[in-house]
Parts: sequence; structure tokens; C-alpha cells
Amino acid sequence: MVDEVLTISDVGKRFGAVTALRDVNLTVRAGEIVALLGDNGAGKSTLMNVICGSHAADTGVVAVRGEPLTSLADAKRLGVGVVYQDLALAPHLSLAENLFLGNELARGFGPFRVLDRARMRGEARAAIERLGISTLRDVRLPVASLSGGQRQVLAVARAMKWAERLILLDEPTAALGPKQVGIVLDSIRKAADHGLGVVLVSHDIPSVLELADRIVILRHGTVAKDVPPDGLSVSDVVTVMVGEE
Ligand SMILES: Nc1ncnc2c1ncn2[C@@H]1O[C@H](COP(=O)(O)OP(=O)(O)OP(=O)(O)O)[C@@H](O)[C@H]1O
Repeated sequence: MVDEVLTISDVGKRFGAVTALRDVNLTVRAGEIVALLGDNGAGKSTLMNVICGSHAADTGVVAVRGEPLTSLADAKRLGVGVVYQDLALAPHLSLAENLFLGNELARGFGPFRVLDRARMRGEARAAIERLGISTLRDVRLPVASLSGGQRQVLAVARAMKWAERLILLDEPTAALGPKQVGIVLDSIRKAADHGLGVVLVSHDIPSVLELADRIVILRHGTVAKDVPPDGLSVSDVVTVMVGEE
């Protein structure tokens, strides 16, 4: 399909005697949010690691826009960005500096090259505005002064700035209060509205039912259910997760 960003076909992954993933098939389209749910040990992290190229699948194919992805370098080249649970932000640097961490802009030539702080600030403001988050207006503030939810939003803004096709999020609402959860969910929805595919892992089933376009439930390394959230309750999801349908 034309707007398919991620295609996972018959993926399997073992760790010694443990089968972490078996015959996993999954697609994500541009603008779509897919939530991966499952009990502990169901294979969620392994699948995310395979999608971001940090683990190679033993069998099957992971492809972004039809191009195979088997390494972290492939993931970067193919426009896949990851928001890790620890967010990988530098607390003493500003919002703008964090957005450009490892991708700093410079101006001038040769020995006269210096960081182009004004441009980084301008682009950081634009990146944050795209998410419609007014609470992060001052991009010169240090990240240490932000709340947990604001940090999570900043991490989403950074992934969105550098990833052209797909962003992966690990537990984006863990340890946040209800208001903060709302802000983070909004930022993820905005990223999808800008045409990115989104895959997230979460144990926060109510939030996921509100946010996701599709719910994919893994059980013992296979896809037990892949459905829109319409009409699903938390207990329906838990029943599938634990295998008591
Ligand atoms: N590096 C590894 N070496 C050996 N076994 C592993 C490794 N990573 C995962 N596993 C095993 O693979 C299975 C799937 O694990 P995975 O971490 O993907 O599950 P999960 O759904 O993310 O669980 P959780 O919600 O607890 O994080 C488990 O049985 C786990 O013990």
C-alpha cells in the first residue's frame, strides 16, 4: 500500500532457547499510531529493538517504505527515530541545545566555524510550535527546569525533527500525572498528524485506547490481536493479554 511506512513480515527472534518473537506481521501507515501491548515478557521490547535496528531479526523482514532495515544505521537513514524511556536529554543544556544534540548547526568556515545558536533557537521554536505546546515557549531554558511531561514532549519534538517516517516511543506516559499525560498524548497525535507513523509500547491501557489508531496485543511473541480500539475496554485488552479469551 502506498502510505505504508513500516512493514514487518514473518519476523522471528530467539535468544538461545527462548523464542521472543514468532511469525510477527505488522504494518504501520503514515499518520497512524499503533500501540504495542502485552504482558511482561510478551516480546514488546524485542519487537521495538528489531524495528529500530538494534537487534536483527533471525527470520523475516522489517522494511521502511519497502527498504530493508537490519541495523541502527539503516534506521537512521530510513527516517526512524526513537524516544527512549530515559529520554536521553542533557539536563544542563537548553531546550534548543537538546533538540540539536549531536546534530548541531554551525556557521562560518574553517577555523572560524562557530555554533549557530540563533538559528538553532529559531528552528527549535518552530519544532516545538509544530506540536502546539505553548508551555515550552522559551527554548533557552535548561531542561533541568522542565517537568516530566514537558521533557517527554521535548523528546517527541526532537524525534519528530530528525525522523522523517516513523517514531518509536517506549512508555511515553510512565510516571506522569493526568494533566501531563494529556499534553504528551497531544504531542504524539500531532506528530502523527504531520504524517509520521508512530509505534509505542505502553502499559497505560486507558491512555492507549484513547490515543491509538490500532491496538496490537502480543502474547508469547506472536500477535494475538491487531484491531482498532473502538469499543474495546481495558478488561477486554487484559483478557487477550493474559490469554483468557
Ligand atoms: N537479551 C536477551 N537475552 C535473553 N532473553 C531475552 C533477551 N531479551 C529478551 N529476552 C526474552 O525474550 C522474551 C521477550 O522479552 P521482551 O523484553 O521483549 O518482553 P516485553 O514484552 O518487553 O516485557 P516487559 O513488559 O517485561 O518489558 C522474554 O522471555 C525475555 O526473557
